[in-house]
Amino acid sequence: MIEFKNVSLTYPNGHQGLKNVNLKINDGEFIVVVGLSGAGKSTLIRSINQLVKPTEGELIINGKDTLKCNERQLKEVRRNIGMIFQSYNLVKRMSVLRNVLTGSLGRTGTFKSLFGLFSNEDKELAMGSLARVGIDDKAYRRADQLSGGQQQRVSIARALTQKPNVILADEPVASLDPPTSHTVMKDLKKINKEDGITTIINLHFIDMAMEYADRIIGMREGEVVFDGPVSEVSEKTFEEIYGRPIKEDDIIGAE
Ligand SMILES: Nc1ncnc2c1ncn2[C@@H]1O[C@H](COP(=O)(O)OP(=O)(O)OP(=O)(O)O)[C@@H](O)[C@H]1O
Repeated sequence: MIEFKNVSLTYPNGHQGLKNVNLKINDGEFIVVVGLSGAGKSTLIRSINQLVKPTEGELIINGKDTLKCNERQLKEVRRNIGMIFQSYNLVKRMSVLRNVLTGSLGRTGTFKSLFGLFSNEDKELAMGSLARVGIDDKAYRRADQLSGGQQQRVSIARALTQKPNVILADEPVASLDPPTSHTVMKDLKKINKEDGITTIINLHFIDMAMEYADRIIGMREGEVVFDGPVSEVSEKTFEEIYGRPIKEDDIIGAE
């Protein structure tokens, strides 16, 4: 379980990215975080693996307050958390397979990985992960030869190779067209259901959030202003989260 207890985050310039956030995220949940640009969605997601570090409160993961962890303990926490970024963050000149294998770095160690000394088990896991997102036929292509949607699936496969308990996805479909966005969201949902990996995603588009989320967390100006199952969410909920009427641009569109 991940628990935020009175968590606040003040950036060095004094801006408050999170204001007294209290949340309990159970194992295996599929959560979508929504809110206008600048609401604090990325800050919330990135605070879980401390890409940004909250300045107050407790952030408890599996019983341990991670804000009190030393570097070594934090590394261990991060090993169990896969991260997916809007811009994929692949090493462009490396093969797809090699990129995916970097997910097993936590087990292999940097030195061995520099020489490509991954175990057969890790190689099988990497190929299996690529197969799960339907691109094992691209394993030996250079990462930058793939389309955006394929590159995002490589980054999902890389996260899977880490054998995480949690996947954080920070705007994973913001650079993709609507059909590709749906493919990527379906992959993430399938993996969540099959492996029980807790998945927390922030999304801009209302229809995507409604289609894929089990639970929606709404943010405005650093605060959690809505938290509930998707069955309790209506257009009015979004208007309250956004603080304005819904516009056509808030919808990504059908597949
Ligand atoms: N490093 C930083 N230093 C100062 N302020 C920051 C920093 N990073 C983010 N912020 C500010 O914190 C607020 C929340 O940013 P965040 O990126 O979490 O929002 P978001 O909801 O994810 O927005 P978007 O949808 O545009 O990505 C914004 O006002 C942003 O300008």
